[in-house]
Amino acid sequence: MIEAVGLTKRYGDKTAVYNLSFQVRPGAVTGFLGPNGSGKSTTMRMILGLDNPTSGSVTIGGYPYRKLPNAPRQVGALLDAKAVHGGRSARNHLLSLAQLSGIPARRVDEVLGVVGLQDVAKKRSKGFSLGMGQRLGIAAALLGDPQVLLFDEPVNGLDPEGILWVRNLMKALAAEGRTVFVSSHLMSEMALTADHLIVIGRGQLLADMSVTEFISANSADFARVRTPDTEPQLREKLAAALAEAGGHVLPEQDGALRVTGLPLPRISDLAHEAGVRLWELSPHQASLEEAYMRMTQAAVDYRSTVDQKAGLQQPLPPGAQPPVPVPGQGQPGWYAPPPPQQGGQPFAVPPGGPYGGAPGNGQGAPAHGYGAAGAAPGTANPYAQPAPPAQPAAPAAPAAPPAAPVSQDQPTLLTKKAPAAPQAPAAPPAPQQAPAAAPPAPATSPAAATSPAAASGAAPADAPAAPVSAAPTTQPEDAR
Ligand SMILES: Nc1ncnc2c1ncn2[C@@H]1O[C@H](COP(=O)(O)OP(=O)(O)OP(=O)(O)O)[C@@H](O)[C@H]1O
Repeated sequence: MIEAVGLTKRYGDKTAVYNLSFQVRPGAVTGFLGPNGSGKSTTMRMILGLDNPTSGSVTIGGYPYRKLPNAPRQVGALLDAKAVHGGRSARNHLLSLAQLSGIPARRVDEVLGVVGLQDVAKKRSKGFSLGMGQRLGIAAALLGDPQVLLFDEPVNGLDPEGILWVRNLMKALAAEGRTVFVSSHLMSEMALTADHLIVIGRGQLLADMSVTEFISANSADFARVRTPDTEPQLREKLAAALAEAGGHVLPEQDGALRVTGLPLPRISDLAHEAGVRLWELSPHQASLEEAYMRMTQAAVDYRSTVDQKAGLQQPLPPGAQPPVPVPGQGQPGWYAPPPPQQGGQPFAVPPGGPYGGAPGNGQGAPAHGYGAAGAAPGTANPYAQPAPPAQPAAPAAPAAPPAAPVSQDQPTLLTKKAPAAPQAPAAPPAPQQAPAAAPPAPATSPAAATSPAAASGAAPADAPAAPVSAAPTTQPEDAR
């Protein structure tokens, strides 16, 4: 098990990781998610003893990495697949790592086979493609047949077959009872691979829960309903009827309506009562990507200035007003709606438009921003902003520049530059937290056949042992 307690890392003025506490348990694939620059690699480097925490601690099986007996046989990692001596062949690269850790040469050939590089084992790695380099890095991580594995973006550059292979490999390793901690920006892949998620934003914990819990805590399912394209007045009529019945309605890009707050049979009945024919009425389940986007919108540091909403924003029908942006939540309707338990009005629209809105609810911002689901009632979420008074339609508020936490007493408040928005109150982080789960019992799986127990021979226990694939990249503290 990996356990971080109050882990903080500062590089000069920059706080890369702030007060992170989490556990990564054996027998599961734990996804490590966060926007660019949120501190994932820094956290992994601290886990692996490549960076020292400014404060707090992180242990593997109860030991800091550098004090772990025979670390390369207990922990394998892929941090930077390019960290390879390009003049060496794949086999020689692995052989040199194996020799440093007392791993027999036959294990090198085994892992070359596992990652599918056996045919190019004698080729110099500098000629390798991105995907081949990734496979070599994964081979290095597997070399010591470790119980704990860390992978930073393992599918980077892999073709679809390679991605599927990595997915199955991670699952098989976890099924053998190993601890598998993997970062990725590919949400669709994470949804298929991970059992549990740890999500960070600007170095702070945003969520620690199962994939299913995360999706339901951060987005709500909705219905898509489409009326005949040839009769736009029917859509207006239906939208008004749905809004009057308490539904929240937004136009979709293809002219359909996105409806939350009403079950499908009720939508059907309302359409029938209004005399509106339907071409489509379908349930839509929120994806991990939608839930992730919703949760991390305010924690994104780097955005393109060019058409950043392209493909995400929904064009409005003629005459309709755009929804009111919600500070801390962005432009309503970009992504999946927030979950009902957040008290959100998923698609805030100006009073009276575009489809009238549900009576009496004001159609304003949610009671509080995203990210607080699962937190105790009344617990402030530093990533949320108080809802502003209803505003006229205006462009979405730009993201604020990154702000680093300055002290333990003053955790960073993530804010967006919304002219009329009041400042969020200072409050400690309130990450979403799932109850601790008992680690599943290790199971024997076919993959075990490719990962025989490590042979004899140990690396010096007192050496600050770097993880096998990360060894060449080990750099002095703060040298990056
Ligand atoms: N050695 C260093 N010196 C100064 N700043 C650093 C150093 N290493 C990381 N940082 C900063 O710390 C922050 C977190 O970086 P990190 O690489 O951990 O993020 P990340 O989540 O892995 O990002 P990505 O998804 O883009 O890989 C960034 O702002 C980065 O610039």
